[in-house]
Amino acid sequence: MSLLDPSSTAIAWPFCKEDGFPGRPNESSFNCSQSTNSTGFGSICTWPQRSRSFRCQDVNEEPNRGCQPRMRGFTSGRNFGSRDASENPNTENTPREGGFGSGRSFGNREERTEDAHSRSRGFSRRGGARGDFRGGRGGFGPSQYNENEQQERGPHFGLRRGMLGGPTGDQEHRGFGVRGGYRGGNEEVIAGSGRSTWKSGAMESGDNQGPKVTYMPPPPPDNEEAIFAHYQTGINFDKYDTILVKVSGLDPPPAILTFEEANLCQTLNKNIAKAGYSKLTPVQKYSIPIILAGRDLMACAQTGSGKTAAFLLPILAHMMNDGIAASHFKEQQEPECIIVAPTRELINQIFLEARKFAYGTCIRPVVIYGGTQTVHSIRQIMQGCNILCATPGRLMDMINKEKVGLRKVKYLVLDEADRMLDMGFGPEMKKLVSYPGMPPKDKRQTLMFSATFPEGIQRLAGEFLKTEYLFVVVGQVGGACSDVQQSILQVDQYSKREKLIDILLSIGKERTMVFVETKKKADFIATFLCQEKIATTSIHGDREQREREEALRDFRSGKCPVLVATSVAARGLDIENVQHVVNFDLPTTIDEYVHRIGRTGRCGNIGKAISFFDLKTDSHLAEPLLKVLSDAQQEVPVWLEEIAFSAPGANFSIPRGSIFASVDTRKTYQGKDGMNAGGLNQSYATGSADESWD
Ligand SMILES: Nc1ncnc2c1ncn2[C@@H]1O[C@H](COP(=O)(O)OP(=O)(O)OP(=O)(O)O)[C@@H](O)[C@H]1O
Repeated sequence: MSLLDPSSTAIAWPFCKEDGFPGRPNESSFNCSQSTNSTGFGSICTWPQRSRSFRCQDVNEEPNRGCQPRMRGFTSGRNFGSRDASENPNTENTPREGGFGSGRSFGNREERTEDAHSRSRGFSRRGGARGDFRGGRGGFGPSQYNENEQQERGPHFGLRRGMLGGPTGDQEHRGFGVRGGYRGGNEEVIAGSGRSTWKSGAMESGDNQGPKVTYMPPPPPDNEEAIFAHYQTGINFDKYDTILVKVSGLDPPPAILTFEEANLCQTLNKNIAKAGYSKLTPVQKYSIPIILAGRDLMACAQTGSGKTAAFLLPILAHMMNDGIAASHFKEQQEPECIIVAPTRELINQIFLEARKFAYGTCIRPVVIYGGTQTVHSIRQIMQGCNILCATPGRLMDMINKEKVGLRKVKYLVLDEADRMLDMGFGPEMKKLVSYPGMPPKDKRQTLMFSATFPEGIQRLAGEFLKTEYLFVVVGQVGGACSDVQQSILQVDQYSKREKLIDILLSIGKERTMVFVETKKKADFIATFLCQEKIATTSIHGDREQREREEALRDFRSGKCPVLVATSVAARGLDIENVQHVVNFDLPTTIDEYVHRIGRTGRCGNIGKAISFFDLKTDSHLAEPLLKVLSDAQQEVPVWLEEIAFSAPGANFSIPRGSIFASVDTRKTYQGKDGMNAGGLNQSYATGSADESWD
């Protein structure tokens, strides 16, 4: 549901307090429902009836600071919150960044980012942990609601929970604490690590206490036109040819230059043509033959450069060559390929790509992900499954329920592999590969793709891959796409909203993603923009899955040209015509920055990314930002250089613009870059090296 949808009746104002609290908004001072109607934007901001549910303690345990500005904020349009608060140093942290202050200010690590949430979940106890996690923030008890109650409450219930309930704490909505505990993060449900059995889906499925998830995603359109709908490659698509590619590992097969060289079957070739692909991207040129040769692969290529097809096409080709049998209805399915990705939207996108390329074959891809009815996932699987696209929690749930057997897995793909192997999902992935029935690594092909691959994660990844795996680097590990014009603006937290409005007004109706740090802030900023008459929707982990999907639809269709998002939307999402990314808050890591700005400038198209750099909170990013900017040949502000160079321990030993500052971390290859002894390393440039990114 978009925030501007007239059918939307309740919007979250999670920042006010219960009855009697001095900061509680009164309904006369908060009546944006009327004001928005009068502006023709529908009833977007109706104050919820149960105002006693608002508790600002949940936000930061600093009620006075938490509530004051919020109230002001919602009555004063653009100025809400910020002006008044800025004059009062004591309220510094609260209202400014959208009225609730940043996670930094609150000092609550779990609150700080959704990413952090998911990590916490990853290591937390199952069941209790989910509730506890949320409860830790809001002090919630177990759910009061069952599925029926949930349904009775109708669609707005979900919205209220997503938008108002959840972590902000609603005593009356305590049940959300439990659900939110597993749904509130930016990613899929993950079970606590350290348990020998998988029960991650129990809560989702309603096997245990807690409300069931009832959402059944609508089936995607299945007419040929919809299946093959695609956007045009951009003017810089041919520039891909100039990017240096490096392959390390023993005996890599030579790259291919055209689709024809891949010798794919006719149906696949037809599908490739219908998808509008006429030329390979560099990651495809190198990865396709490697996968076709049966090798394990870790591939790192910049955002939007076609990594999905780079693994899907050769896997499908293998399956076709092997004469794969059509998969029929069975209680337990044994897919030949499992693809995992960290977010629901991303895995759904991968599934749609798989469906496109498998069109007209007997290969049946299936997608399952959290936030949807478990029975729906089971039904999808039972109808037949060759390629299972899944988020980790739902996957493990299905395995645990014996709906998915692993015996026949030949291909295991970790998309956004660095994310899949970090603290959040790493333990789950380890369990997946050691789960009874899963073929050991020498009996399956394991493929990992991402735009970023921190060295520590590379080492971990080695445990999942055969020792002689190949490592393909297109451009630089973790490099930003040079088709994104990056600007860094020094903006303090008090001026961010005003700056954002200026930018959005100057942008007009061009599609823009605005990234913020927390789920609450996403709601707040989205609402703020709606009040400013900018058609906006939001996506984050506290929204119902239905709402998340609707938000994406509204954004894709242009109904809401602005999407406010947390890091849940940072990775992988491929949305046509996203011309701008605004980092309202910079992420904590440079890798996240690279993924976020990669939502624009995809597939040879150009895009712009503007990031607000707050001297107080973002200085630690100065040095890595400087490197990312200069490597992508972007203008570096002098002030940023100064901060970067003055940072304690600043290290600029790596020359700016150097290629392959970080590559294959395997000891065997360290220090031997450029050597080609025994075929250990090969450096390739698909165009002249002089034209490279360097
Ligand atoms: N060879 C090609 N020709 C034309 N379009 C392509 C080609 N390869 C991929 N694309 C399109 O480019 C877009 C980006 O591809 P994809 O989503 O696979 O990028 P990615 O490298 O996985 O990005 P990210 O790192 O953000 O996940 C998609 O719309 C895809 O259909």
